[in-house]
Amino acid sequence: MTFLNVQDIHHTYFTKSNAVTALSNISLQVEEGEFISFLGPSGCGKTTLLSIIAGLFQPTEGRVELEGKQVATLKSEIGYMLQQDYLFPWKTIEENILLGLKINHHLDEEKKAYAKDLLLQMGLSDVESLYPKQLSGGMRQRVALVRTLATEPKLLMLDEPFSALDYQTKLHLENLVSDTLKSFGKTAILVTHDIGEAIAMSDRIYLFSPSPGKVHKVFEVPEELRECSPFDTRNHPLNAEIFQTIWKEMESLGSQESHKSTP
Ligand SMILES: Nc1ncnc2c1ncn2[C@@H]1O[C@H](COP(=O)(O)OP(=O)(O)OP(=O)(O)O)[C@@H](O)[C@H]1O
Repeated sequence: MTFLNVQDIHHTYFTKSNAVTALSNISLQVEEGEFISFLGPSGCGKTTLLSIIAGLFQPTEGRVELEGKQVATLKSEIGYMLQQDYLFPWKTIEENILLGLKINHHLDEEKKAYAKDLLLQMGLSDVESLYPKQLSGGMRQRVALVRTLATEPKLLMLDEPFSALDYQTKLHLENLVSDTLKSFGKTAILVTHDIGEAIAMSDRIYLFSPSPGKVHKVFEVPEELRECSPFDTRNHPLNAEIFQTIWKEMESLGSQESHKSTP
């Protein structure tokens, strides 16, 4: 059985004045332990698809199954890492990382030890009693990931998690997060605008195009790129190939628009 099966998704947002078709005819399959990325320009439906896969709302058409069950019934199996860390400023780092377990009534000594061990694996020692404002942005994002991993989700959603960080911290965290998730055998979906980031972290990249959002092309990332530095992944020929594919698509959409406006 496929771990994650996304079947024939179409989605239209209906507002008072109009209808926007955000996604058309999306099907994809992900096996357990795979890391995939959704890449593409603004407005091509990446976040909409991520939200549908997470079961946050139902698509107009199609279905999403995680291990054969509809995701809408499995929200607690899904973890998030977002652009903002959403740590509670009035809680210590320890209280923050244990919060998800507490809410789910799963907090026991074993889980607590697991969460604290995750902090060490993320290179964060002696921070339990500190408050979020005492940490750097990169450290806070690592704490946010620990909080997510502590609940042991089956599927992780990473929606532009590094876009607010400085360049060096971003490169460091891309490596750390993808190595950690691989070592835990976690299945993850990353939404990003950054081609280098998608290559550095993914097994497979789904390139989206807009109006309506659809999968334009799928790129397999060669295994050897996993061992490369973030600099090498950004200079690999695959980076140029993806960039040129996006560029051609943008040009062709631009020329379609100008034909439409020609009388
Ligand atoms: N709640 C909503 N109501 C109406 N239209 C929406 C809504 N959310 C998104 N859209 C529209 O759906 C389309 C896809 O949006 P979406 O946010 O999924 O794209 P995206 O690729 O994630 O963009 P970005 O990279 O800028 O986050 C866009 O045309 C957007 O304007």
